[in-house]
Amino acid sequence: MKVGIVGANGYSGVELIRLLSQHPHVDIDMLISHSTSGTHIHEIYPHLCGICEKKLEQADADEIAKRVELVFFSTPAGVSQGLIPELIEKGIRCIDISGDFRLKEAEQYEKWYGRECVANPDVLQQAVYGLSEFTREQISVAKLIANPGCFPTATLLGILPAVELGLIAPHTIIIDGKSGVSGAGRGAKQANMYSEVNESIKAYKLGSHQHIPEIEQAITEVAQQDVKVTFSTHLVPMTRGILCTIYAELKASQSSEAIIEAYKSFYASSPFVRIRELGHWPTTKEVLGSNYCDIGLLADERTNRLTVVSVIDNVVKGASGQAIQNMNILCGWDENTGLTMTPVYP
Ligand SMILES: NC(=O)C1=CN([C@@H]2O[C@H](COP(=O)(O)OP(=O)(O)OC[C@H]3O[C@@H](n4cnc5c(N)ncnc54)[C@H](OP(=O)(O)O)[C@@H]3O)[C@@H](O)[C@H]2O)C=CC1
Ligand SMILES: CC(=O)N[C@@H](CCC(=O)OP(=O)(O)O)C(=O)O
Repeated sequence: MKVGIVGANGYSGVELIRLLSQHPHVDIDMLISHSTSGTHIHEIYPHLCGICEKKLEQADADEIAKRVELVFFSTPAGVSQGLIPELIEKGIRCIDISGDFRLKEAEQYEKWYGRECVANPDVLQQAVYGLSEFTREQISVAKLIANPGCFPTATLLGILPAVELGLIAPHTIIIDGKSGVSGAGRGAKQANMYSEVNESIKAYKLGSHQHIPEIEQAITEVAQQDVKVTFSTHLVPMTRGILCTIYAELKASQSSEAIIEAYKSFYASSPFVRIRELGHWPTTKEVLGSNYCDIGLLADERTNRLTVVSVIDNVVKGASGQAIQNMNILCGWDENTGLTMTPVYP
């Protein structure tokens, strides 16, 4: 199948190229960039020499529709809303890694992303939220997949089983999230300079992070009640990785061992979610460069709270890897096709 990537020269775009170059059923036919069209991708990223040396092109819906069957969008918020409805109309399937189609209510997007929602309302409703492990059936017939954000992926994989199994009180959920700097993209920003980030850790976007409504929307749907969460994000001096520690009150006293067994059964058919034994807390290094989400659990009988630690590589499972997993589900291929890489260690 021929695919295209819009936003190919950003971090999640270039990660799509790395992963898709190994995919047995896919040819990358078009790489699209806003500011670097005309340049070859390996001139910007020499690590792609001999792997992908395509010329970056300008976005043109007619040309895209002529050449490819599926398009990945790895563009900043506000870009895909304009182009995707036209592509869907032309029968091209789209997987959007940005936040443009994740929130079902346009007002929520406008409030949290601070920009106008110009997405066609019908297309917005058609978009399937692509949290692979939870929405496989809808993904398999989707025209448009809204890939989840990086923090929501780690958070929801960590806490949704406890919500669905009725183990916790959803309104008590608190999430402490930590991300490496690549989560902010390749664009130069003073706050992300080496001298600002190195040997320091800082909280940011407290109470205003754009992933808050996304996490609440997904938990609300599973809990079937309106849920609000406390979600705090921190920037840590590493390149890749997200670690979310999630706390919630248990509805009834449970042993850690019982909860670990319940999570193992829950994810028995999910090749990318690995549940740790008690006391073996996952680290970001243990999922680096892979599509895994590793989860550790503790039911604290003293406080009657559940603690969940969930780690992912933000650029793989949090973006491009999950997008490919969703493409595999959509195309009826094995979910792990092209994604079986072992984490890079050390
Ligand atoms: N990095 C991460 O870990 C994750 C990122 N995301 C989301 O994925 C998206 C991409 O992120 P990331 O790769 O980090 O970002 P980058 O800033 O690294 O890359 C963004 C890309 O978008 C392109 N672009 C910008 N404006 C336009 C435009 N008007 N039309 C076409 N292309 C445009 C840029 O190309 P050019 O230079 O030519 O303008 C660049 O290739 C964002 O929405 C981000 O929030 C989601 C999950 C995780
Ligand atoms: C470290 C860092 O800045 N991370 C970004 C993650 C952005 C992201 O995943 O973008 P979406 O808005 O598309 O979900 C943040 O916290 O905003």
